[in-house]
Amino acid sequence: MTASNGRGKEPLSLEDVVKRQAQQKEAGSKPKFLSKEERAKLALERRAKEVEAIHEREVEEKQKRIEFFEEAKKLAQEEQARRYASSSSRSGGGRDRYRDHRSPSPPRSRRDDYRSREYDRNGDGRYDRGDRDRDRDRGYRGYRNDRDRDREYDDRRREDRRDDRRDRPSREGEEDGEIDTAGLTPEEMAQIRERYMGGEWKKRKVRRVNDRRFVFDWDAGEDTSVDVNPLYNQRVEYTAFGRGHLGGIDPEESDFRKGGKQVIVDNRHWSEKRLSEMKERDWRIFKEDFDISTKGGQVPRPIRSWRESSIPEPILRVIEQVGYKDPTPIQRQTIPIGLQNRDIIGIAETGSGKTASFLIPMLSFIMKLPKITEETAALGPYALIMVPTRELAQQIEVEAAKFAKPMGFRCVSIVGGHSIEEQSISLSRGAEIVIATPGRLKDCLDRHIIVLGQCTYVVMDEADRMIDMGFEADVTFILDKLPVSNAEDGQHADAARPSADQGRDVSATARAMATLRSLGHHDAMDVDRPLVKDTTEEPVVRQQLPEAVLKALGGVHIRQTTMFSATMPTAVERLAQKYLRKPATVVIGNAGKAVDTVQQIVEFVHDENRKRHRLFELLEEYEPPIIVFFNQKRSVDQYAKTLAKEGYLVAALHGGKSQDTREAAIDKLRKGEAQILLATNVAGRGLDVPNVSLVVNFDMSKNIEEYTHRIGRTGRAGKKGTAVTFLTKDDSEVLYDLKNLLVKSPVSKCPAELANHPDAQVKPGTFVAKRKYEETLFAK
Ligand SMILES: Nc1ncnc2c1ncn2[C@@H]1O[C@H](COP(=O)(O)OP(=O)(O)OP(=O)(O)O)[C@@H](O)[C@H]1O
Repeated sequence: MTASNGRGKEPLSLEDVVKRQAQQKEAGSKPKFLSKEERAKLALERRAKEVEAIHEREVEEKQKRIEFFEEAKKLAQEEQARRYASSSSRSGGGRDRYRDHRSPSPPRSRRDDYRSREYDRNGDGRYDRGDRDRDRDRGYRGYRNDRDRDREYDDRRREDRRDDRRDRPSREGEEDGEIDTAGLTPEEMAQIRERYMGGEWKKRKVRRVNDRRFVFDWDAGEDTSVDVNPLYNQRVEYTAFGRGHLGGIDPEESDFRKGGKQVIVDNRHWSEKRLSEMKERDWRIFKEDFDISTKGGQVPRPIRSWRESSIPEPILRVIEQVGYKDPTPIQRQTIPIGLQNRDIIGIAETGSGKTASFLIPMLSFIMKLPKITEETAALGPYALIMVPTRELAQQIEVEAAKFAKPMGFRCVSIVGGHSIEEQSISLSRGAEIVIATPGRLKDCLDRHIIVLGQCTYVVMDEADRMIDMGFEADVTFILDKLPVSNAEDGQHADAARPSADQGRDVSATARAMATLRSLGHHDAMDVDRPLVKDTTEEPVVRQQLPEAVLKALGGVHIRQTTMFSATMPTAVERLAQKYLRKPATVVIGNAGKAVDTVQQIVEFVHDENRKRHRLFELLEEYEPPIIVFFNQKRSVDQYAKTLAKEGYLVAALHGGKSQDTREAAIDKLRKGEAQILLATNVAGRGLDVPNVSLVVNFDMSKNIEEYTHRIGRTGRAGKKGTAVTFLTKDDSEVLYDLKNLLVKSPVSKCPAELANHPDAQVKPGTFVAKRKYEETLFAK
């Protein structure tokens, strides 16, 4: 207890202390939100500290380096001194002696001294024979002694040199214990070696009989064919024998012209050529440039520009009005196929303009049919677009109306959540195009609010979702209600089908029958023949296509079905085939690939609190609009409240909300009245809100297809976007596919934690055989 100024501070009661601690703890646990400026300031301060630390580290390292070199220098000097001292003590002044020996004169001069001394000893300057013999003996001995000395001198010199070499740091390539080359260069040594020991033999390369490598050694001089074989004497530039006048070479396609001369090759890029100048090669390059691949045979050429296509003029005018300058890759290839009234499977990344890909050929098809009048309105629409969600249906209605309205066509959407009566009234006014969710459409068909008596054109947007098990039964039911099937023999078997509703007092069917009768199809509902089997075991009852429509279609009595999606799992594609007839499949890029304009970030966040904290950080970092996906409706509601409390403008969207609230939520986001949309998978597919900067997967989706669609709500129509996904231990099922998606994305990084995660190594459900050494063997 302390009282600093004598006045004695009142000590806190235990309750106060506990209360204060609780308050501090609560304040600490609450995420603290910083403004952008504050965060920038903090980041700058952090960076300044980092730079300072780096600088200090550098100075310290430099100082250490200097000290190290000084010490090394000192040690080297000491070592040199020690060596010098030891060598001089060992040889007893050997170096001096060496210096004596190096003088050229000593041995000879000493010999001469000695001789002159002997000579003088005789006194008369003579040098007698006996003396000479003695001298010779002595001299010989002396000479021998001198030679010994010389040898000794050489030995010592060699030894010194060896010492020197030992002291010297060894040069590159100079090995310890190398033979003394007495100052010879390696070349000289090699010559000596060759002289006395023979040259080096190069190993001959032996070619084995079964050596598969092709030997390219070819000497032109070895070619004897010219002289020997007369055939080779008359060589021609271009030899192409076979059937046809140029052996199967199309003179138009090849640059080879009559006369056998090669003409200039046209190397211009396809964009510099006119349509009529485009050759097979140019089309190939064109398709490669737009990443277009097709299968299904007899696929028409893609379109280079709107104006060059065979799209009818009124539609071209609308395209201009809408502001689409150039077709997108999926539009380039699927529109010409659609214009040929052929079935299509179109797969292209999210936000790539698939809606217009099916709308344009559809409108061109409708244009050929008689205008829907009050009379024919009761027979239902000409075309049907099926989509998995209400919001998407409404969005497509708006998009379709943009094109259809200027052409005088009507679009009506039939979705749950709105009164059936209202929709019935809209339909009774007549609509060429109906956009519907399968559930509500089935309901309407069941209740005879709508008939599909003249509908021969069907689009399934988000096709994989449409034909997965949740929707398949409804879709099949609806397709069976059409007057045509996709069967080859449909046009015979379907002809004059009676309606199953015959005699039933139901409004739409009754109206349709009355209409058909008034149009001259008196027996349309009275024939009862074996029916075409489509997809169910039960016989399918189809009503007859009105004469005028059939005539406009040139007597073709087959359903045209097109399917579009960004994803198409193989199993679903196989299932899809039963709805289609000889479809052309168009894939842009790789099927199921996430869009390249979206940077994907994944973070392993196991703790819910940490997730929440991270979400707040991200919401501060990115500009609205932002979409946050949850797997539970409950979480959407809970976070909508939390974020609203923090002052964010939020909108919530999930299947448990009323249709009005759902529509209002999207509307708010589009208009900027909401900054953040919190949603379940309901908003995952097709939703086109411009400029979404960030998608957060607060919960990872349960399959990779949904993930691809969710993140495709950003980075649309060529714009850039970011998707952040929180991963937990519950997401092991999708880790493998997620890793592959990230690895393929040029703008995303796969974190090591995901790349090395055991669940990301093999596809779930794959049987991994144990390696031999991992097996446990039990002795009997
Ligand atoms: N040729 C074009 N030129 C410019 N913008 C286009 C073109 N075609 C479509 N768009 C625009 O691109 C956006 C995305 O188009 P759309 O909704 O059709 O994509 P999508 O491929 O159906 O996406 P998702 O797979 O998510 O459903 C829309 O805003 C649309 O208006």
